[in-house]
Amino acid sequence: TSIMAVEFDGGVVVGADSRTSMGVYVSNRVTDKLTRVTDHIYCCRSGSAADTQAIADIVASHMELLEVKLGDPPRVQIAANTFKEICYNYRDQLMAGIIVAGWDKAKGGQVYTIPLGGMIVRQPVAIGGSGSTYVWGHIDAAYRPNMTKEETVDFVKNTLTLALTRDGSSGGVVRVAIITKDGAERRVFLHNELPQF
Ligand SMILES: C#CCCCC(=O)N[C@@H](Cc1ccccc1)C(=O)N[C@@H](CC(C)C)B(O)O
Repeated sequence: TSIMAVEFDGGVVVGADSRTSMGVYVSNRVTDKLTRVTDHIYCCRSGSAADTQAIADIVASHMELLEVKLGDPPRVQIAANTFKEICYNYRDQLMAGIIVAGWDKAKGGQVYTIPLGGMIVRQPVAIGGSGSTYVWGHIDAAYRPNMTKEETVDFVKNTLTLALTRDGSSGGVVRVAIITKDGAERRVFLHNELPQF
């Protein structure tokens, strides 16, 4: 897997490749690793498909109940902390590297990364999954703060293309979602539409 999330003024852009593998066999070449938590909060999943699906289901249900109780959509930090509670407390039983990202009216666009082991930290840009190891230097060189929405989409698409090209556990299409106060806008870049560096 190759996953990424970037904050910009007004929201976040999340992105992922679409490969699920079982050894060298590609069991799903069109996986959707960008999973809805609320209308304004998504998570990027890496590691065990089963573990991360189960965790995301639990957190999404938890946020739905919280919105009923509070009468307001939950903040991104609350959703991210809920992911962390599960990932940390069951750290010996799970294989889940999750990036939580979204928009709320308190702090705007936010990205929280929760790597294996269950630590949590907010970062303006986060990458994860096996493919991310190949693009840390690219992130350091190419990331600029205060990018526009479209510049951020291009940054995510280009970075994930580099990662999925080099990583055998990543591939397929690049899915992105742009989350702002207006909700989530999904885009998909098919393999033949990706840049050839
Ligand atoms: C058997 C089996 C694995 C079932 C499918 C399965 O979870 N594949 C995993 C790799 C993996 C993980 C742990 C044990 C084995 C195999 C996978 O493709 N993970 C991708 C993300 C998920 C959300 C699709 B990515 O991290 O590469």
